[in-house]
Formats: sequence, structure tokens, C-alpha cells
Amino acid sequence: MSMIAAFYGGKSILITGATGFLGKVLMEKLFRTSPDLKVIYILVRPKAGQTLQQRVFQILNSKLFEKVKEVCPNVHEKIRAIYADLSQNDFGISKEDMQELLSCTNVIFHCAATVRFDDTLRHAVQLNVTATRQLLLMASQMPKLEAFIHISTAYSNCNLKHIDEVIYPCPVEPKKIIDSLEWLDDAIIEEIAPKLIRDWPNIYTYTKALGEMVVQQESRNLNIAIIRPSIVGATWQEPFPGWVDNVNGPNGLIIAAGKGFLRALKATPKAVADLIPVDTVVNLMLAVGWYTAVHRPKSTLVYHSTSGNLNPCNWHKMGVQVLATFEKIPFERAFRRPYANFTSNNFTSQYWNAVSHRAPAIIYDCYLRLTGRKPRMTKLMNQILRTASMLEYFINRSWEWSTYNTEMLMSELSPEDQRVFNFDVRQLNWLEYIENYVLGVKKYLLKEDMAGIPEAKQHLKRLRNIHYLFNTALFLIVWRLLIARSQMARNVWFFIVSFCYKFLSYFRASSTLKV
Ligand SMILES: CCCCCCCCCCCCCCCCCCCCCCCC(=O)SCCNC(=O)CCNC(=O)[C@H](O)C(C)(C)COP(=O)(O)OP(=O)(O)OC[C@H]1O[C@@H](n2cnc3c(N)ncnc32)[C@H](O)[C@@H]1OP(=O)(O)O
Ligand SMILES: NC(=O)C1=CN([C@@H]2O[C@H](COP(=O)(O)OP(=O)(O)OC[C@H]3O[C@@H](n4cnc5c(N)ncnc54)[C@H](OP(=O)(O)O)[C@@H]3O)[C@@H](O)[C@H]2O)C=CC1
Repeated sequence: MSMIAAFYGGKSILITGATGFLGKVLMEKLFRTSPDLKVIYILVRPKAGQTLQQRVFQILNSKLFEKVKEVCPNVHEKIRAIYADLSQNDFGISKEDMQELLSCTNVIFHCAATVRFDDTLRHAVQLNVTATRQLLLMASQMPKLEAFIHISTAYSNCNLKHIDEVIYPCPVEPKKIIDSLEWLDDAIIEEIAPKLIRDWPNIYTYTKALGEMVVQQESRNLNIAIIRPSIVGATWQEPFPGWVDNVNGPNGLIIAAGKGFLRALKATPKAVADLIPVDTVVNLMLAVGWYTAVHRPKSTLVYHSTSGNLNPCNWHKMGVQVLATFEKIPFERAFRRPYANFTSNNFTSQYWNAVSHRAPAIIYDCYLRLTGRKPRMTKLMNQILRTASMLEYFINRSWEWSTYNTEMLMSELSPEDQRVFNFDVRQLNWLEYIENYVLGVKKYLLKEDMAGIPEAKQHLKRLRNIHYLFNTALFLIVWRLLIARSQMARNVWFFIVSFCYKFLSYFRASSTLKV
């Protein structure tokens, strides 16, 4: 019997960010392994015209939850969506709901955050710092609370090269920032933001670091743990391989590469690609929840959910496997044949951007205009290049994350728990994982049918022929222009033609002699 699964039985669990990538996989695993849990409270806001109930209905009826329905048929009754907007100071939770949360909650998983790199400082602080403080305040009023698990990111200290499982101090007190945001106006905040974040690459990682400090400062006598995942990728094993549902992190770039839009990336091929499957992160979260509640460590423990020091893979290996998978299982209606170039050189990167990205986009837009359609490729290309440039920081550096606590926890688990809540990334076969990942992007993000693969392959063949034809035509045009304008080009041309002529004459003469 799994001790971890048994621990969550009969428990009331509060999850923030349950509608997000990590939150959904967390709920799925909880329901599947502990179907006898009492209730999962989720703090949700209405979004995109959908009510809370519609959002929950959509999640529970998705492919991800198919297995859950077999083991926990009454899953609908065990999930309680509570209206909450974490960007409001009191979350906007009703009095009755608040009362229920405070009196019943046993375990909290705080996943909600803004993960946008370019968010405004005000919004990012509100969500990643102030909301964390507010939730901790709520937690301190929960008599039945056994554990508070805060999800941070391995990049919250990405201004350092070697990162231990400790909370690092920030140059500015979070409280001072929260207070000053109350009276500064937006224009001034955006002006001071770059000075505040110093050597952090973006607002997101900076505010996640502040969030950790808040956790440390407001921990009171709570049992708290922090989990720091690196780049969270598609599922490795559970509930099935390759599940993914948003374009964050590598996902959007895999689409852009598979559709032939993105053919070069400013990346350091030998840098560690610290991806971690989402189900591995979730298994660690559940194990940490159990350990924190049962063993009550004296201080707040930090757990790294990273792959680099246990089973490293680099961007080159990853890229090659992504491309190999595109060959086997191509995406439909590609713009160009997938091809990619990782370069860490600025000049080469600019060159590829001009030749491989911007020029084809302009040419295609001209074609659209000529055929009476609205041009759109240049806009799309600019969007992709902007996203790629936002991610560049993370694909041109390597970090070392120590994993003592994570390994310690692994050794504390029973063999059954090590199997059911496996977070040992050493067992991951990267080539297999990446292939399933790309397949998952095709199936679950692009919603493409496997039956379309032969047609997609045909399409790529046509693109290859167009590519050869285009290059040949381009070469001939350029050459013709050169010959018309340059004496040197004419001399070279004369030399080549006379050389070919002599070669052919010699060949013909020698074959005549043999006869
Ligand atoms: C040797 C041969 C090599 C061959 C290689 C070939 C293979 C290539 C694939 C390999 C993949 C390598 C990729 C490496 C990626 C590394 C990622 C590192 C990330 C580290 C993060 C740290 C971990 C975390 O803690 S945070 C979680 C991650 N957070 C994010 O990823 C958020 C990032 N996104 C943003 O901040 C914004 O979206 C931003 C700033 C990028 C763009 O903002 P903007 O306002 O301009 O646009 P949006 O309105 O947000 O979106 C517009 C449009 O773009 C789509 N989109 C959004 N994100 C992405 C994306 N990542 N990739 C592609 N497209 C994206 C979005 O859906 C919108 O589309 P619409 O159709 O307009 O709706
Ligand atoms: N994905 C990754 O690569 C990594 C993620 N992490 C961390 O993991 C956690 C989860 O990330 P992930 O699942 O990928 O992120 P998502 O963007 O997929 O999910 C974010 C969640 O936060 C919720 N949320 C955002 N704003 C509010 C708000 N104002 N009120 C209520 N809820 C809100 C979102 O709700 P809604 O659906 O309504 O928008 C959503 O459920 C985050 O803390 C992130 O920092 C750490 C490392 C890597």
C-alpha cells in the first residue's frame, strides 16, 4: 500500500492555479491515486466567457481525466470550485467560502502565478508575491492545516551559477516593494523595474525570488516546503506520455520549428537543457506534501525538481531528436521543411534571422498580396522571433542545481511509493521522452490526426522540390545579373564553359578510341 496515497485519503486539499498546466496534472494524479480524498478546493476565476463550473466541466471532460473517471466516478462531487481572483487583495472570496476553507483545509498546494516574462511589475508582484503572502496569512488561520507546498521555479536565483536548496536573500525587502507599489503610479513603476530586477533576466524570475522570501518571512509555525521545477515539459509516463496543453516554454518553439517557421535559434548547443516532465514534478509535490505533514522538518525545506545534475541532456541532443521526430511524424501544412540551426554567435544568428526567417516571410506575404489575400506571415514571424528572443537567456547558459533534499526524500520513500510517485529523473530515456513530447504536441496541442501523416509527408516532399527549384532559379538569376555587369564574372563563366567543353571533348575522344 502506498503511504503517500493513503495520506491524502480523507483529506481536504486546497489548490491554487488548478486550471494551469501543473495544477491539472496535480489534480489528476490526486484523484487517481487517492480516490477516497474528501475534497479538492480550487481557487478559480471566470475566464474567456466561461463560468467556474464550465471551466471545471471542461477540465474533467478532457482526455487528461479519462483514467480518473474509471477509478473515481464521482470526481465531479469531490471538486469544489471557489471564486477567487488572486490579483485582488482579499482574493474576492465570499465569507462563507472563506469560512469553509479556513476550517477544513488540510494541505495547500500553491501553484498559481503569472508566468509571463514580460508582465508588468505591479501585476507580477501582486500575483507572485502579495498573493503568496495573503495565502500564507490564510494558512496561519487554518487549524487543520498539515502542510503548505509553495511552487517556485529553479530560475528564481538564475543570477547565480550554482544554486543550493536554500532560500537566498533578495537585494530589496519584498515588503518594501509591495508597499511602494501602493503609491507609485504605473509609469514610474515600469521605469524603475529594470533597476530593481538588476541581474535577473525578467520580472517573472525576480518576483518568484521575492515570493520565496515572503514564504520564509511569513512561515510562522506552518509546515512549509518550496519546490523549484526547472523547465516543465510534457508528461513522461502518467496518465499517458506526451500530454501537454499550452504553448509556454519549449512547446511553442517546437510548434514553430515543426511547422517550418523557426529554422534557427540563438542557443548554446552544449548548454544543459534542463527539462523536467510535469508528472515528475507532480509526483515530487505529492511526496513533499506527505513528508512535510508527517515528518514536520524543523525548517522550510527547498526541493529542486531538475534534471541537469542527475540525467543531463543538452540542447544539441534535444534539437537533433526533435528534428528526427519531425521526419517520422511531421506536422501538417508546414510552411517550410523543418530544419534548424543552433548558433551561439550573434552575427550568425542575425544572418539566419534575415535569410531563414524574415526574407521567406516577406516573399510569402508578397505572394499573398498578389493573390488578393491579407498578408500575415511577417507579423507571425515577428511574434515567433520575439518569443524566441525572450527565451534565449535560458538556452544559452547552464546552471548547477544541487538536489540533496530531493534525493533524501527519494530514499525516504517505500519501494511502493518510489514506484507510484516516481520522481527519479535518472530513469528517464531522453530520446524516447522527446519523441513522445513532439507526438504529444502534435496530438494534444495542434489536435492533428495521425491519419494525416502520409499527406504531411507528401507535403514536405513538395516543399523540398519547391525549395530546390527556388534555389536553382535564384542562382541562375543572380548569375545572369553578375555576368551582365562584371567582367570578372564573365571571365569565370568563360573559364567554366571552356573547361566543361574540353572535358566533354576529351571524354568523347577517349570513348571513341576504346571502340
Ligand atoms: C542541432 C539542431 C537543432 C534543432 C532544433 C529544433 C528544435 C527546436 C525546438 C527546441 C526547443 C527549444 C526551446 C527552448 C525553450 C526554453 C524555454 C525556457 C523557459 C525557461 C523558463 C523558466 C521556467 C519557468 O519557471 S516559467 C514557465 C514558462 N513561461 C513561459 O514560457 C512564458 C513565456 N511567454 C511569455 O512570457 C509571453 O508569451 C511572451 C513574452 C513570450 C510573448 O508575449 P506577447 O505579448 O508578445 O505575446 P502573447 O500574447 O503572450 O502570445 C502571442 C502569441 O504567441 C503565442 N505564444 C506564447 N508563448 C509562446 C511560446 N513560448 N512559443 C510560441 N508561441 C507562443 C501565443 O499563444 C499567442 O498566439 P495567438 O495565436 O496570438 O493566441
Ligand atoms: N511551466 C513551467 O515551465 C514552470 C512553472 N513553474 C511554476 O509552476 C507554477 C504553475 O505553473 P504553470 O502551471 O506552468 O502555469 P500556468 O500559466 O499554466 O497556470 C497558472 C495558474 O495560475 C492561475 N492564475 C493566474 N492568475 C490568477 C489570478 N489572478 N487569480 C486566480 N488564479 C490565477 C491561472 O488561472 P487561469 O487559468 O484563470 O489563468 C492558472 O491556473 C507556477 O508557480 C510557476 O511559476 C516553475 C517552473 C517552470
